[in-house]
Amino acid sequence: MTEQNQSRESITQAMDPRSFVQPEGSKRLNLKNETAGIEVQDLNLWYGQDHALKGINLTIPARRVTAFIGPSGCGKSTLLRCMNRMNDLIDICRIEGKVEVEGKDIYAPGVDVPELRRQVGMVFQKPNPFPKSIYENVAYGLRLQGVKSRRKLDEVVEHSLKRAALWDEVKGRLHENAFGLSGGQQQRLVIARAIAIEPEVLLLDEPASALDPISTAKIEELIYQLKNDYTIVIVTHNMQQAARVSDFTAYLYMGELVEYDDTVSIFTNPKKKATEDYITGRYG
Ligand SMILES: Nc1ncnc2c1ncn2[C@@H]1O[C@H](COP(=O)(O)OP(=O)(O)OP(=O)(O)O)[C@@H](O)[C@H]1O
Repeated sequence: MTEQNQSRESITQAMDPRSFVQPEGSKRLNLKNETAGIEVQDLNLWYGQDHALKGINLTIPARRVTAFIGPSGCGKSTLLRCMNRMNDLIDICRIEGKVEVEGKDIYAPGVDVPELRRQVGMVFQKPNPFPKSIYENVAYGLRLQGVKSRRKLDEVVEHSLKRAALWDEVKGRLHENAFGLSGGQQQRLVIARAIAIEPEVLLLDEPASALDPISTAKIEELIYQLKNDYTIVIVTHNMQQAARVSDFTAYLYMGELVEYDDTVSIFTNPKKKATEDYITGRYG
């Protein structure tokens, strides 16, 4: 074996997707037994002439973690943004098809979009706290809803920071500016802010890709803790992460949904060769 082949062999071994799935994640779930949280039907999306999502159909189970994986530009973030109508903000974007959240068509006329975004919270790659104190970041949504009771605000701020596994690190500095927190703490603060207004769904668009390994591990642990209470959809480039945190995985390629199944099946026994090539690093 040449040196080059040897190193290729060891890369393939290192990328063996079966090694990605952790024992606690290896309980196989069946999509057919799940309650639907989000239903996507015949979804097509165009940016101008560019057909970015092509006939997508999938059911995202409630109170599970679903990961979207696939090469850059395949439409993962676009599909995620369809679930709380963030694409409405893009002028050249046109959508056909149906997306239902908890049984309600979110593109039907008359839908209250701010209320939809309360119900379907979103966390981005780069933490985006407001230039306010830690406390006010978390209380923000409640204040918008008109909550004035200090006791209620205190209660929700503490509860949300605890749920986001940040309370112990910030309880002594709640009134300091959120920008003084580390990137990983800021990302957990943003998650606490989303949780404070009691969403049903959390959309996470590469939430850990700008973070160091320790902060990443904390976010992954947090996702694991939150999944009993929220329907979580995560876009990630990191396949080990998808395998570690998700119950179901969708592989997208060039705007199409290639394969969607429970995460153990996708990483250990994908049905399509294209999926296998991607997860084993042979794609491209
Ligand atoms: N605001 C936009 N205007 C025009 N085209 C866009 C816009 N956002 C995305 N696109 C295009 O739509 C396609 C899908 O992009 P999208 O960002 O959803 O892919 P992705 O899989 O999330 O990529 P990445 O992993 O690189 O973030 C790409 O061709 C991209 O260039």
